[in-house]
Amino acid sequence: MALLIINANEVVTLASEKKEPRIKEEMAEINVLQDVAVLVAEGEIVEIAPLEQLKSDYAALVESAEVIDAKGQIVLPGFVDAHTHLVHGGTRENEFNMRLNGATYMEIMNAGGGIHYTTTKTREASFDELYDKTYVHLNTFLKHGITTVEAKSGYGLDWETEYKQLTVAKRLQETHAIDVVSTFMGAHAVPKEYKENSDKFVDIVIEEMLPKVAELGLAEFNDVFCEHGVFTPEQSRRILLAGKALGLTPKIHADEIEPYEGAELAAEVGAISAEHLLVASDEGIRRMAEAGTIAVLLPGTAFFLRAPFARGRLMVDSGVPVAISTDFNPGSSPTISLPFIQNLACLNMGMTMEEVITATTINAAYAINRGDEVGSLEAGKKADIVILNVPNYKQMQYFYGMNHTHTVIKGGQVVVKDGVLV
Ligand SMILES: N=CN[C@@H](CCC(=O)O)C(=O)O
Ligand SMILES: [Fe+3]
Ligand SMILES: [Zn+2]
Repeated sequence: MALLIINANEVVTLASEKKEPRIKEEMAEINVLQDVAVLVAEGEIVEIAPLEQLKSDYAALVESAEVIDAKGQIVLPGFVDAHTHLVHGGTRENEFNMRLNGATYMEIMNAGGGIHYTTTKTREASFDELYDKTYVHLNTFLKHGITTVEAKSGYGLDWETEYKQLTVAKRLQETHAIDVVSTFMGAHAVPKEYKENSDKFVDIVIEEMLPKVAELGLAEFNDVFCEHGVFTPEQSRRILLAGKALGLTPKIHADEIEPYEGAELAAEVGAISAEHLLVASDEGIRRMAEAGTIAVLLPGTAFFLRAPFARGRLMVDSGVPVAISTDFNPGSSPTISLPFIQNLACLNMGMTMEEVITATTINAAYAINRGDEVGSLEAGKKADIVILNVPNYKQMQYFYGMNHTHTVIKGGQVVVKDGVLV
């Protein structure tokens, strides 16, 4: 079935000659069109052009198309969330209250809570329990205009549970409208069993888990939490290079809580992205720009942990391609509201409205190797489209803390209408 979106106030296409992540002033070039319609067929974007032109160039298709009237609204590419810890058991509201009473995130984790608590809950949950819970979360992502989501494992820290998380994500990729892109993160924490011998656990990740992930095709990326008291840069390097040799593209949780030369390591190992970067060094930022490493910034985490925000402005100005994501997880960022995360990026990382749109569409798509398929509205790309109930893109940020999503089209199918799942 063909679709025809007419009467939109603005169509923000993000189209460009450049088939790479956008940097510097390119990040502000979002390409806002007026007086155009969007024609979709067979799951793809056919053309974006004035309605009269579409009528003459594609008469039969336009004739047969279901018409979506976007009067007073704006049209954008479906948003891409490039960093989530999607599949997990339990919730951690008690730890949030502990933090409000003065405990820090790392204190809670070192005392056996934090990631360890979620690991216990994830180990205890059955495949079906995790699947059902995550399915509901994916519905919420869709209702916030997100059409592609990355999902990290890392709450198993043993093969059985990592496998369970990855296969839940795989099954959801098959059954849920959203596209789910998997990252293996066996090295998310040193499990309690290996507290005194983290190198042994690193060996297990490298020798036992990574080869199985690669062999079974359970993930495209391999991530590690490089942080003081978690995995050292040396351990992280070993894990990332071992994955790379097996065809898993490196990603890294870098410089989140204390500086640890994580950004530098990302550039060195040819990671597709370094994520968090709250306290990344000037030198690390310079090397990421040189290597073309994408910065996946997660302002919700800084907000929720009451930590300093990543230096997004400096990164953009330095030529680092910047993406922005939710980091949805039960500990440091329990939100699915990418719209609110966009607001935070504008208000606390010095990024402009236009840069933030680029960071949550095309650059986020590139951060998970989907830049050729989604992230912009261009003929031949997948018809992942969101229609927002605002008359211009600036109001997305101005009316903050709100979800403006009205219609979501995923692969040419309307999946959300009037804010409600169809
Ligand atoms: N920093 C490590 N991992 C997550 C938090 C995980 C958790 O607290 O459960 C993050 O990206 O912030
Ligand atoms: Fe899917
Ligand atoms: Zn994370």
